[in-house]
Amino acid sequence: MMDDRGLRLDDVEIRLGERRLLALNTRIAPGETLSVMGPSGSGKSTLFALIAGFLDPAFQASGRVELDGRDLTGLPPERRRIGLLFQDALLLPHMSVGENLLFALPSAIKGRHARRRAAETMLDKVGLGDHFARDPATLSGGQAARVALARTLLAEPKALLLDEPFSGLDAELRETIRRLVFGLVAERDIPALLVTHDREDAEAAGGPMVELPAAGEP
Ligand SMILES: Nc1ncnc2c1ncn2[C@@H]1O[C@H](COP(=O)(O)OP(=O)(O)OP(=O)(O)O)[C@@H](O)[C@H]1O
Repeated sequence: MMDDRGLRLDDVEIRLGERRLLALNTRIAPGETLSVMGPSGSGKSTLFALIAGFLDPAFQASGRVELDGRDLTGLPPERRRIGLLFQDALLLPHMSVGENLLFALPSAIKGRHARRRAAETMLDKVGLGDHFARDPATLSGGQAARVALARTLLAEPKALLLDEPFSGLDAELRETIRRLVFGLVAERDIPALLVTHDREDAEAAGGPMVELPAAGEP
């Protein structure tokens, strides 16, 4: 039997009153990144919200979103096992880097030492092995992006949604962080969806690409 792993968007359509915002029918295989490109207002963030489970009730959605064969419709965001990464690292400022990670660690991992080890191992993976005690306010943009990635992956998501996660970074750093993110998507063998304005980001993702029409176009 063909395995049903991956993220499936089955005749997904999002409308805003009379206007059809977007329609998608696709499957993202494990380890693959689908890039969704489109101008501002074309519905990228809305698609993201639909998949993650926080679509604004102003929109009407139809179709089916499935992750590893599980229908996500009706599941609250915290039960969808979807990891999110944004342009802003959104680290909690009153905690150390390590505490930010511990906060995201599943409660199934028990014991202070085991939890600390899990967080340190993940920090190591993103190249920040010795930064557990750092104050997030002192991190560079690239370091903050690495911590955000570590925090997202610690929750062991079964799919990743990437909302312009590279756009605040300068060219060289952008390249490094892209390589890190797409490398880990492949290593974890989970599907990812990247929404971006940037063709180079989409090309770096190495997967299929979808372009959304500008808002108001048919
Ligand atoms: N809560 C809302 N109620 C009504 N319309 C909305 C709401 N949120 C967004 N919209 C409209 O829906 C459309 C899609 O918005 P969305 O934010 O998904 O676009 P986007 O492609 O992510 O844009 P950007 O790249 O600027 O973030 C836009 O025309 C926007 O004005």
